[in-house]
Amino acid sequence: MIEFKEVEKRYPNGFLALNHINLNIEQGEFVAIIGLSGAGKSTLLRCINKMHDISGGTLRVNTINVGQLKGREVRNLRRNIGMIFQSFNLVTRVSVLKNVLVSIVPNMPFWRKIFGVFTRKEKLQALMALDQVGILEKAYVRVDQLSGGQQQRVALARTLAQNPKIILADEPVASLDPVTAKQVMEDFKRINQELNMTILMNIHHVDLALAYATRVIGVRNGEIVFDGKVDEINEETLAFIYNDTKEGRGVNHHAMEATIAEKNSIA
Ligand SMILES: Nc1ncnc2c1ncn2[C@@H]1O[C@H](COP(=O)(O)OP(=O)(O)OP(=O)(O)O)[C@@H](O)[C@H]1O
Repeated sequence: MIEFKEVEKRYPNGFLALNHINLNIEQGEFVAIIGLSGAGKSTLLRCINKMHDISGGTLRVNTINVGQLKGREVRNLRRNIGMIFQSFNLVTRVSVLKNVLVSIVPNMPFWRKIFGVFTRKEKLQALMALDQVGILEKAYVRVDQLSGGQQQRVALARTLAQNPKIILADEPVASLDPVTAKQVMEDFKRINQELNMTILMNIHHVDLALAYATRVIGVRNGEIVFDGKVDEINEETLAFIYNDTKEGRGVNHHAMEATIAEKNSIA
């Protein structure tokens, strides 16, 4: 379980990016985090694996108080929490398999990395992860010869091979075309359902969020302004989440209607 209690994140320059965050996420949930650019979505996600330190409140992951972790404890936490980025973060000049293998062996000695010495068990584990996201046949292909969607699948396989309990995904489909984005969302859904993996995903495509997640958290100006099931989302709730009142921006009703229509066509 991920538990935020009155969490606050103030950046060193004094900017308060998260305020009064109270949240409980159970194992196996698929949560989409939505909100305007700059609302605090990435900050919220990155506090969970301590890429950012919180400045107030308490954040626990499976009862472990994340704020108190140091050094090796942080590395252990991160082994249980996979992270997927918009930009894939792969080593593009080596094979798909090697990218996955390197994530399997924690703290691998330098010489093993250089010479690529892996056991049969490690290779099998990596190949199984590739199979789970449907790109087993690309195992020996160099990453830079793959499409964006395939690269994101490799990133997902690399994360899966770590055997995490939680996956944090920061805009994982933002740079993919609509068809490929849906395929990658299908992968996330399958992994969520088959492995009971908790998935927390920042996503700008509200239509995809509503089609694949089960719960939606709306963030506005560093605060949670909506937290509910996907079917509780309607035009009004979306308008509320995306209405940046502090800057006096109005709601684009046309865009909202288009989003709802698109959601209905996917569902
Ligand atoms: N290192 C930093 N120092 C100061 N302010 C920061 C820092 N990182 C982010 N911020 C500010 O915190 C706020 C939230 O940023 P964050 O990246 O979490 O937003 P976001 O909702 O993920 O946006 P996007 O959808 O564009 O990625 C923004 O106003 C941003 O400018």
